[in-house]
Amino acid sequence: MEKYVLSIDQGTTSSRAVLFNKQGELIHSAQSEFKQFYPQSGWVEHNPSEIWGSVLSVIAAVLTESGTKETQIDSIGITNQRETTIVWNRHTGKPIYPAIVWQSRQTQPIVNELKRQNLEQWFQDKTGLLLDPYFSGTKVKWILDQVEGAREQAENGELLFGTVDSWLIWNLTAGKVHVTDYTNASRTLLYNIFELQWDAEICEMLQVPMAMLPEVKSSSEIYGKTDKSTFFGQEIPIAGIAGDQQAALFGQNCTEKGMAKNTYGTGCFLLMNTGEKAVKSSNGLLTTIAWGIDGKVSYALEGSVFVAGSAVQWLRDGLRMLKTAADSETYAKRVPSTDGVYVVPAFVGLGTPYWDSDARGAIFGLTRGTEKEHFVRATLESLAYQTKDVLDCMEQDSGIEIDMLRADGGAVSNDFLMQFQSDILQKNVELARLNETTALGAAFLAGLATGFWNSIEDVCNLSSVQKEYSPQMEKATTDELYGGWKKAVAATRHFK
Ligand SMILES: Nc1ncnc2c1ncn2[C@@H]1O[C@H](COP(=O)(O)OP(=O)(O)O)[C@@H](O)[C@H]1O
Ligand SMILES: O=P(O)(O)OC[C@H](O)CO
Repeated sequence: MEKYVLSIDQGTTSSRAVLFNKQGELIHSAQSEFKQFYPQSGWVEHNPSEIWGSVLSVIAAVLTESGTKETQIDSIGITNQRETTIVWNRHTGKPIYPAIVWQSRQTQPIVNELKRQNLEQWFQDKTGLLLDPYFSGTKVKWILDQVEGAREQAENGELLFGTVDSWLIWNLTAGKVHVTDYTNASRTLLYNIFELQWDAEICEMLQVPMAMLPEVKSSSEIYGKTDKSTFFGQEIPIAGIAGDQQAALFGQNCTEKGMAKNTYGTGCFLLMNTGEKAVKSSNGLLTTIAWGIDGKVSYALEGSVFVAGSAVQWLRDGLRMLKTAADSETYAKRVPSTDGVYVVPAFVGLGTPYWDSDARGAIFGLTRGTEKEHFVRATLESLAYQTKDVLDCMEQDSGIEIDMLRADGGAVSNDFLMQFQSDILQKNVELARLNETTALGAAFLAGLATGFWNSIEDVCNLSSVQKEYSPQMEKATTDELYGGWKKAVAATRHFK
């Protein structure tokens, strides 16, 4: 019977299970959304038990719907929303607080205090990250500070911390395995990405007992097997882990230095492989671990755009200008330009390279002639401009010219957006055959560990390009358009 790798893609709004065959083809996938909790302004939380339940349900669905038997699964790869923080009791397996999601801002006061002590450079030199509530470290501290008795329990070794990969593996193995991988560790603000170990000084500074931390493993090895008591009824190796953006980088075959991908989802995450060298940024990019395979760690530079596809959702659900996200393409193509309109979707501040959490969205250049079409087009263009902001910094920091950008994520089906992206960057933009590159990356990592696939070269050969966009606009025109965007961003940041 044909064997498959099962990929679990645990994202911010939904969990998916995807089956891949030896040719890297998608056999079947199942998806389940779960509840978002917003207990206070700027806070975002999930129920860890609901996350686990949603993962079990999509695994069951993908097997049943495709008629696949558990014995046909070679291995499991896990990829996950990163930074999201869960603390649970090692004896009962019960979380002591909801999962604090990466987007959540409740640790801003802790971050402000660290900044006041001028510790930003100190943290960056160890972790490659900036001081921002985005990362896990201050979230763990917050839970231990806020939940009664938690710090004492943590000091007694009763509590465990994990990102979502750790939480899922703990549950899949019925509490036997507490691990994470380099990529997830590199997003915690507790891990020294240069020394490749948890940083004792940082843990002391944030009062996080090191006994809570998972063991950090490579991104491709057998960490443990599913426990028979879970519904699998048998022991399947869990053999790959990577944070979702790193998994997409791997699934897009960006395995060589200088290769870059951008994922256009709720936000945009642009990552460039910088090889064995960790490049420090002076432009607000993050230095992070791309993956660790066979004892070799590769690094990446990353830029995050907080609002991308969610700006299209805003047009659809907030302003009711669109029936579907895909309609945005039809409207944008009806006009030859935005007629000078710029939308800066700084709804939750601005990420790379500005890191301005106080900025809020703005619209410029309205005239009596402005129509819905211009407005929709300007919103889509903002995704491309924000990507250029990040990519320019990346080239500057790394000294590497990116010759082509690989794109994936929900919004790449928008033909207008992809063409405009290529125009604004004056670079080719390439769409992979399969848009499920995140799940594919995790599957590759798992299958490489078990011998389902033999080498990185082998998995690279399984990919092909679906579509390529090349610049159609004159550089002088795009320079002028981008100049207008820069002015719009500056004005937005001025208005506070
Ligand atoms: N045709 C389209 N044009 C523009 N945006 C789109 C289109 N289709 C989907 N999107 C946007 O892409 C996002 C969904 O992409 P997805 O990769 O599933 O995101 P995530 O993994 O962050 O949930 C939504 O924000 C949606 O508005
Ligand atoms: O779940 P996604 O796809 O929105 O990705 C979230 C990122 O991992 C956050 O860093």
